[in-house]
Amino acid sequence: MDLDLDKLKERQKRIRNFSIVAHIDHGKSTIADRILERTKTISKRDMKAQVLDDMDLERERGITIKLNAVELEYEAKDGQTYIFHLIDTPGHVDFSYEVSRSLAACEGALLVVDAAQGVEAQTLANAYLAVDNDLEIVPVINKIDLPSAEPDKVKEEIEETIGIDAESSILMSAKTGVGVDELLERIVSDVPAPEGDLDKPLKALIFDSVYDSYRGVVLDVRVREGVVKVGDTIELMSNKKTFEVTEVGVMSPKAVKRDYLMAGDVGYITASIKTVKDTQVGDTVTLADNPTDEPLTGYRKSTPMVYAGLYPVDNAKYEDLHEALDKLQLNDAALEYEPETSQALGFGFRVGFLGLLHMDVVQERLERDFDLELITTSPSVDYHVTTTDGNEVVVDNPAELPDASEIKEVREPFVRAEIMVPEDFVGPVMELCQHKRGEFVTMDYLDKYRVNVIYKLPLLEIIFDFFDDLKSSTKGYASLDYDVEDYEPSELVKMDILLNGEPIDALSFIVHKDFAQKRGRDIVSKLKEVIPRQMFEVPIQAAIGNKVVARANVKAYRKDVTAKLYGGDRTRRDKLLNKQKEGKKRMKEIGRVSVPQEAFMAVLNLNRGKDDSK
Ligand SMILES: Nc1nc2c(ncn2[C@@H]2O[C@H](COP(=O)(O)OP(=O)(O)OP(=O)(O)O)[C@@H](O)[C@H]2O)c(=O)[nH]1
Repeated sequence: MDLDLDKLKERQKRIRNFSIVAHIDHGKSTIADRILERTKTISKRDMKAQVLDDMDLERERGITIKLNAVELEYEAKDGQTYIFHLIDTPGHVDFSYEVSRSLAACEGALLVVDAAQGVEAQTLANAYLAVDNDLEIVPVINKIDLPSAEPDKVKEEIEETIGIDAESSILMSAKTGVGVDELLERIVSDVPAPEGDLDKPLKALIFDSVYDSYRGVVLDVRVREGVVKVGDTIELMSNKKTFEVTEVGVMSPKAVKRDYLMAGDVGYITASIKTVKDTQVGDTVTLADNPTDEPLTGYRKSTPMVYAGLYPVDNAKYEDLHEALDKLQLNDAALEYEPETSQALGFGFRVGFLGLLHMDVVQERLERDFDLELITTSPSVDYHVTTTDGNEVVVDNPAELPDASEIKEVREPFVRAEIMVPEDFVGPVMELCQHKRGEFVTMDYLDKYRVNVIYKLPLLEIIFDFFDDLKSSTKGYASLDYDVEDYEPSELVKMDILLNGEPIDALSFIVHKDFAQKRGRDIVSKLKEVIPRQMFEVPIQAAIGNKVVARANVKAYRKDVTAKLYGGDRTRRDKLLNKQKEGKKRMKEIGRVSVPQEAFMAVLNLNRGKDDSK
C-alpha cells in the first residue's frame, strides 16, 4: 500500500496527544468521560459509570490504576476535525511511575485541580513530571459547582506552587458539563501538534502492552517517527526479535483497525507475539529492513518499594502462579518477581511491589483472574546489610537476614515525605511522624492556611498504613507524596516466630529494636487466637536470636465450632460448618501444625497497627 505523505503531514498537524493528571479524586476520569461524550466517541447509552477505568477492580475501588489511550475526533470551531489521543493516568501515590509512562507519549497535559481542595501532593508531583517531560500544561479547575469552590484561591495556589500562569485556567464542572467546550478548544489551541518525520525509519515507543489469548501480545505504542503498516516486519530493539505485523489500530474506545500508524499516532500493534517476555515496556519498535539507528530513551524504570512472598496454597499450582505472574507483568511493568522457596510454604515467588495498594491489587487479580489461592507473607522493604567480614548484601526477605552475630550494620530506606495540610493539623501530623520514627526537615507555608510539612521517615513505617493514619488524624485533609532518598543505619532486629519449637521462616519480620518487645507479644497473642487447636499442645514463641521475648501455648484438642449451639438451629449450624470447611482450604500444614492464612495476615496487620479480628 502506498501512502500519500503530504496527506499524512496534513493529518499530523491535526493530532493532539494529551494526558489528564491530577491528585486522586479531583475528577480526571469524570472529565475524560465528558470529553468522550461531547466528541460522541461514545453514546450516553453505552456509557457505564466511567469508561476509561475499565478494569473491574478499578471500578470497585474507584481508582484508576492502568493507563488507557483512546482516539477521538473533535470538530473544532475553526471547522477542522482534530484527532485527539487521550491517555488516562492513575492518581494514587503508588502508581506515579505509570504516570510518567503515559506522559512520555504526550505533548500536553491537562492539570486538573479540585476547586474546593486546591493543590495537593499528587497535583505537584504530577505537574513536575509533566514539566520534566517538556509538556505544555493546561490548568483546569474542576468542581466549580461545589458550594465550597474557591477558584481564585486555587489559581493563586497553582501559580505559587507550580510556577505556571494560571490566570487562563479553564473553570469547569465535569458534573454539570460547564467548561467542557472551552476545554476542547483549548486542547486544540494550547497542546502542540506532534513533530516527527514521516520519511524516517519507524521509531515507536512501547508504553504499555496487554496479553490477549487470541491475538497474542498487543503493544500500545506512541509512534515518534515513520509509519508502520500491516505486513511490515517489526523489530523490538532491545532483543532484536522480529515479527510480522498482523494488525494496527487505535482504541476508540473499542479497538478500531487502521491501515497504518504514523508519527504522532498513539495506537496498538499486534504481530503474533506469543511470549510475554519478548516485549518490554519502554522498548523501541522499528522496522527490520529499514531500522532506525538509535532507540528512544525509555523512561525511568520503576523500582519496587515493598517485597512479599506469594505462595500457592496448593503446592501443585506453582507453575500456574508462574504463568499468571508472567501474564500480569505484561500489563504491569512495575511488577517484579523471582522464585523463592520457604521451608514452611514450599515453592513460591518473592514479588516486588510499588506499595501496599499495588500489592493488594496484584493479589486480588491473581486470585480473581487466574483462579489461584495464595498466601502472602508479611511485606518487607529492602535492607542494605554490611556483614562483619565486610560483605554488602541486599535483603528483601526477613528470613534471609544474616545472623545478628554476623551483622556489622543494617541500613534501611528513608523517604522524604511531603505532607500538605491545613495549619490546624500540623500538630497531629508532627505527632504521627514522630511516632513513626520520623525526623523533621522543614515546613513551608503554601498560602495563609496551608502548610507543606517535610519529614524524613523510614519507608518501613510508611508502607504500613501511614496514609490511613494520616487521613484519620487530619480528618482527611492531608495529602502525601514521597520518594526514597537514601539508606541509613538503624537499629533493626529480626524477629523469628517458632511454632512447636520450629522457626517458621515465612512469619519472620524485621522490626526496630524499640518496638520489638511489644510487637513480639502482640504477634504471639494474635497467633494464639488464629491457630486452631491441634491434637497436641503447640507452643508459640517470638524470639530475637536465642532470646525468647514472648510465648504462649495453643492447648491440645480440636475446638468444635458447633459446641456452643443448641440443637435446633440447623441452618446456622450448617453455615458454621461450611465456614469452617472454607477456612480449612486455606490451611497450610507446616511441620505437624496446621496454620491458616490468617496467621500470615496477622503479622501484616499487626505491623500495620490493625487488629483484624474485629
Ligand atoms: N461536584 C462535583 N463532583 C465531581 C466533579 N467531577 C468529578 N466529581 C466527583 O468526584 C469524584 C472523583 O472523580 P473521579 O473522576 O473518579 O476522580 P479521578 O481523579 O479520576 O480519581 P482516580 O481515577 O482515582 O485518580 C467522583 O465522585 C465524581 O463524581 C465536578 O465537577 N463536580
